[in-house]
Amino acid sequence: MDPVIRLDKIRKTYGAKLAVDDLTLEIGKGEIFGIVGPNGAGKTTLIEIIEGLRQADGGTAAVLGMDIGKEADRIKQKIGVLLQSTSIPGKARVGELLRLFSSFYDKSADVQAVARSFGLDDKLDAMYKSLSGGWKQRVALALSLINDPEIVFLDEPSMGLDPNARHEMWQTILKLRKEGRTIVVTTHYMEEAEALCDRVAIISGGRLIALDAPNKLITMLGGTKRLSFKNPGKSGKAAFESLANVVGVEWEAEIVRLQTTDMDLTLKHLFHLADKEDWLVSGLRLEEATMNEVFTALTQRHGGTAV
Ligand SMILES: Nc1ncnc2c1ncn2[C@@H]1O[C@H](COP(=O)(O)OP(=O)(O)OP(=O)(O)O)[C@@H](O)[C@H]1O
Repeated sequence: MDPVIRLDKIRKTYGAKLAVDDLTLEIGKGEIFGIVGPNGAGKTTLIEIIEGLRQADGGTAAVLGMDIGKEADRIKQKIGVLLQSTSIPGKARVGELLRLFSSFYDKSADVQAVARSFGLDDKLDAMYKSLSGGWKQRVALALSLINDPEIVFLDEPSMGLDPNARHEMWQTILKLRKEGRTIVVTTHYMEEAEALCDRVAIISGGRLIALDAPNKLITMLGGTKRLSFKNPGKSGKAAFESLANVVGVEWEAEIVRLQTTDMDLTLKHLFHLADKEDWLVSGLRLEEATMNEVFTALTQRHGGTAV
């Protein structure tokens, strides 16, 4: 990994409240890196320390090799930050906003090209506050890219978006990675973290409690894969209980649900049983564990609340 962000024992207190507790991690170039955690876990504080918007009380951090304490202005030229829609002047027109934001930077992307890539050509004369939530978020994202940043920070990018707009946002974020940028994203949507992120840091009470690829976190938690199928009415409950790797059987007249620690092996043995006892596996549904379960299990274990 070629780290573009290095945090070493970052600490932040607000009065008696410890918001970020000696947090150490590295984020690699070209990663989509997720930061998740319950409300009040310290995500925004952490991300704003990296962006140079808040000062840490302890520890060191470097962004693109520059020290956040000493070179905050140089860092700001190289990063993009998604602003909350309330921080964008509502009466400004979209074209004006793009030009204004581009004037803040030494190096700026081509304003027309950015507008075009976000489908904003027809909206340049529209007042920001007149746009729908989805379009406002597109404008905010376009503004965060106006300096052609190497790292983009997206704090809850799909909050309040409908499912279509959210998927569109995901496509855009994936495109940013293809362009070679590093993306740091916070989210309360675990399916978003699972679908998008190369690695996810789970933070609770200001501490890093897990850090890995979503599928590795899911595997690490283990044991929660389920499959269900129509009750064939032939093999008895005991036959299912003795299938390879089955750790639980829910038995109903209509449906059988099996919990397994190894889906592939259990499926193989299930089909073998069906063949032997001459019935067909029908209505088969497989349920893998998800990031939601990982989040709930880990944050509850660490005394956080699930969101
Ligand atoms: N400016 C501030 N002054 C005092 N306390 C603060 C301040 N900003 C944050 N906090 C506190 O620090 C803790 C971490 O807050 P932070 O906003 O970083 O968490 P978060 O993980 O981003 O939460 P959320 O998911 O709710 O946005 C919380 O207990 C919060 O109340």
